[in-house]
Amino acid sequence: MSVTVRVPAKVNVQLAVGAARPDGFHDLANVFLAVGLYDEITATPADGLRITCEGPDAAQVPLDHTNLAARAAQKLAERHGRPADVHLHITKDIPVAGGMAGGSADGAGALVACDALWDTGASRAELLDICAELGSDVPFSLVGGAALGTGRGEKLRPLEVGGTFHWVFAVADGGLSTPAVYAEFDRLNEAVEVPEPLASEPLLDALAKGDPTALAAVLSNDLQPAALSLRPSLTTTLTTGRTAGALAALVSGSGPTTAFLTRDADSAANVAQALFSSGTCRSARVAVGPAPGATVLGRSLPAPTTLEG
Ligand SMILES: C[C@@](CO)(OP(=O)(O)O)[C@H](O)COP(=O)(O)OP(=O)(O)OC[C@H]1O[C@@H](n2ccc(N)nc2=O)[C@H](O)[C@@H]1O
Ligand SMILES: Nc1ncnc2c1ncn2[C@@H]1O[C@H](COP(=O)(O)OP(=O)(O)O)[C@@H](O)[C@H]1O
Repeated sequence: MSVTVRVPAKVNVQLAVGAARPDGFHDLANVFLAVGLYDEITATPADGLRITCEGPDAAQVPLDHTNLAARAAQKLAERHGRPADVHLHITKDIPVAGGMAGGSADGAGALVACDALWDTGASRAELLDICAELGSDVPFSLVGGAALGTGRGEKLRPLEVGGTFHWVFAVADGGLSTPAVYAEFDRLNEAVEVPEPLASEPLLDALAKGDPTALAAVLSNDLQPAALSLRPSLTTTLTTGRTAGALAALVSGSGPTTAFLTRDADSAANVAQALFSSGTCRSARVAVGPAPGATVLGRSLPAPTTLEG
């Protein structure tokens, strides 16, 4: 049998970052919105643990035990006292190291796929617990929709969303390292008293109403100055999308993907076309949010064996 799970990317519609904590992490008010760009993870029984990956960015994905999908399978197997005998195949459509939580998506997807394949019967709480051990963004990849993440982003409160938001994502050449962007945030804020991160009420209100114009007015990302400092060329991409009619433009999480909120599907198509033809990005993808979290798409049985008499 094999199990296939689909998991969405995310954009941070608000990313408020506090001062560095003693453990090196930063407290956040992280308003996640899942968007319809997906990775798929297929789990099939195997001897030992094996990872394969296909997709335009597959060459940048580690296929060893550091892959978040491999770590997820290992953790679930250990907790349930069984070997992690599984082949995990990742069909990758989420940009790698792009600030859209692609690795986190694969971690959450592998967990759900292995739980189903092995009939582990793990509770939602146990799965969320393992997700938080894997990384700050992984719990959100499991639940999807929209949520406020506090702590380092792993403590989630689901949020109401009153409509569909139309986005364009400009995928940049090469990635940005998340720890490097947080370190640049610390450097830029060395001489500043960083305030406690708090979710913006007008922003939660705009999400709940499904109002793109109101949301566009309050989108914010405290990591954006750090991402632009490390990759100044992103400023041109942001300006290109705004000029083409986006309601607002910002860096997605730690970047370097840039995100453009638009009025509707037609405007999104125009902005995507303008971004692509400008040559200021590698590709421009249209996606709507919110999107559902990790979802089992299907189970398939092995081909029937022929019995010969
Ligand atoms: C910035 C965000 C915004 O959603 O995502 P990306 O845009 O990279 O996808 C997240 O905070 C990234 O979450 P994630 O990628 O899961 O990070 P983790 O694996 O937990 O941590 C990687 C490193 O990022 C830094 N880190 C992460 C989360 C946090 N609240 N404070 C931090 O300082 C630490 O340096 C940590 O060692
Ligand atoms: N399954 C995976 N897919 C992508 N990257 C992974 C995966 N597992 C581990 N990684 C590592 O995580 C890093 C961050 O990747 P990713 O999660 O795509 O970006 P971001 O943290 O910006 O959202 C990559 O550079 C890669 O080395």
